[in-house]
Amino acid sequence: MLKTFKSLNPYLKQYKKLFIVASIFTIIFSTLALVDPYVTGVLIDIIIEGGSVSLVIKGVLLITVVTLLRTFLRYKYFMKFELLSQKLVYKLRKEMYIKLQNLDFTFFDKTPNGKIMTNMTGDIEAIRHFFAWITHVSIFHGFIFIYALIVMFLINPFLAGILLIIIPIIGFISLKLSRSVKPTFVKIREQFSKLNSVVQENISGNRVIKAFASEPYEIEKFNIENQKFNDRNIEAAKVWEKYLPVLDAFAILFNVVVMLIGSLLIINDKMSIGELVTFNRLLWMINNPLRMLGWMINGTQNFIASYDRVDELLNQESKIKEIHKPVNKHTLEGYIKFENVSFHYGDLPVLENISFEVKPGETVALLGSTGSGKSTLTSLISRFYDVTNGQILIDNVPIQNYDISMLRSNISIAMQDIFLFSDSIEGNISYGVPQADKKRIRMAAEIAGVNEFIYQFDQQFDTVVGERGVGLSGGQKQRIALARAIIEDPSILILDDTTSAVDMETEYKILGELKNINEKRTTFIIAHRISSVKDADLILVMDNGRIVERGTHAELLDKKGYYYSVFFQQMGEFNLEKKVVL
Ligand SMILES: Nc1ncnc2c1ncn2[C@@H]1O[C@H](COP(=O)(O)OP(=O)(O)OP(=O)(O)O)[C@@H](O)[C@H]1O
Repeated sequence: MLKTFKSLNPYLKQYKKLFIVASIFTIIFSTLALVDPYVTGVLIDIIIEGGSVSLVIKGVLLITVVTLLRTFLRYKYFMKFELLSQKLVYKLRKEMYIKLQNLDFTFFDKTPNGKIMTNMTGDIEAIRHFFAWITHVSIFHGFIFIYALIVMFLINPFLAGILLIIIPIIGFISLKLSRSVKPTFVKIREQFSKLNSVVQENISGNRVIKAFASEPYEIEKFNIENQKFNDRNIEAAKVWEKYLPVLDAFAILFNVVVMLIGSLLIINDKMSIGELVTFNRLLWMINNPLRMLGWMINGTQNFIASYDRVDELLNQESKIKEIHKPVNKHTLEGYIKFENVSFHYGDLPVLENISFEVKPGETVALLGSTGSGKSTLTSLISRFYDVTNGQILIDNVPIQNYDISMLRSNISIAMQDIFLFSDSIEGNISYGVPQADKKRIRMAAEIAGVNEFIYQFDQQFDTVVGERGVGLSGGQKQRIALARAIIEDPSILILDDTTSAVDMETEYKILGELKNINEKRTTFIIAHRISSVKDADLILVMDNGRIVERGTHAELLDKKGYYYSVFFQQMGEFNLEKKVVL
């Protein structure tokens, strides 16, 4: 608990005043709870003894004023705790979101979306619940319990002493309840995270599911997780239900004991009727906190566990570190050198001993079998991952020495896995350069071949594309992704399988346009088609993480190796595409 508050302190400290004021209001509210039972008892004794109307009126007036004051205080402290909780979770959510923006690919590779979503929703809600409810409920019940005990002892130590024997029993049952229910809550949370992941995957993959007609399988998969979630909740409810009737029985036992012993004390003149009434009215102030103990402990444990998960996310460190005083040269020339670069994804070796260099304005093409490491190689240039061995230099400076944001803003990538935002086509193209004017957007669109299809949409550039680009063909999405990459006017352009889904004629045009604008730009083209790579200054043929052939188109044909065989395999396709000339 202390550890949790210590680590929460940076977020909480600015709300200390709010917390203290809200707590003071709660304590006053709790203190005033004594007035009604105490004054009622005193009034009853006054009435029994013949009474004084003026005293009765004063007493009733006092109870009324205190009740009104308590209503006001309750409103105030409720609002203050609510405000505190909302401010705190707003801040935490913001920090988590910023952290997510700064985490590297490795984190997202290994963390399921469902887990992150549960952190951002369920865990945040548990933290809010703690500060909005558990705090003031605990303060209130803590204080009324102690007050009630003190007043009871002052009125009649004998009867209070007897109650003191029952109190630990109820406290023990309540604690046992919280201990038994805790693992069930942990299971509920874990299961909720799994359920979230299944739903998320289902929604993202709805097209694949429909294509494979695997709805029944998906429903079954969901049902299993949903059933488990249901079972976990019922398990938790069963634990509550096992203990709650026992707690209620003890509450009644309190009444029985007070009535029985209280009556005997009155008969023996050891207690007044008014005192018994006060005792009776104070019983809930003893009973309720004990009943609520399990709920309060649970909410607190839930809060601690949730905050630990949030804290774990907030403490995640990106493996991609920036050096103390990074080089912050605004524009890079684009002279790239790989020196004996090797890279492993965890234990999986993916690139071995890669060395090559490319001068500004040159184009390097990467060709090779699936999984040979082409995308990985280019992702190292932007430091999405750091090399395991060797080094990469840009303009003769190791890339680790650059300011990461400057480095990445000099590199544009049209990724193989295209992601379009739910925004207009124009918004998607200008994503990296929001200040780009229409002329610049149109120019990028023209080069990327977007203009060839844009006019088929009524809204043209204002056409809003659905999530992930729903409503567009694969080739159309690729062209928007390409326009998004070139509009940035980067020093280094990486095209990862960017034209694989466009027809060969369009590809030919796009590559021609790119050649015109890429004179000063270092370009990487990853492709499977010879037509996409043949004009490159350097072609690297990759296999199993190694460069197995390198050279220009003509040099590689002369070698009569892998490139040569791919070339002849694809010749058939080219012949079908009459307009494309090799
Ligand atoms: N995030 C990742 N975590 C672990 N392994 C990965 C990851 N991404 C890729 N790999 C593995 O690294 C190897 C190289 O993958 P990469 O995507 O670089 O190949 P590629 O040559 O671009 O393939 P393709 O032509 O199919 O796009 C593959 O074995 C792949 O399974």
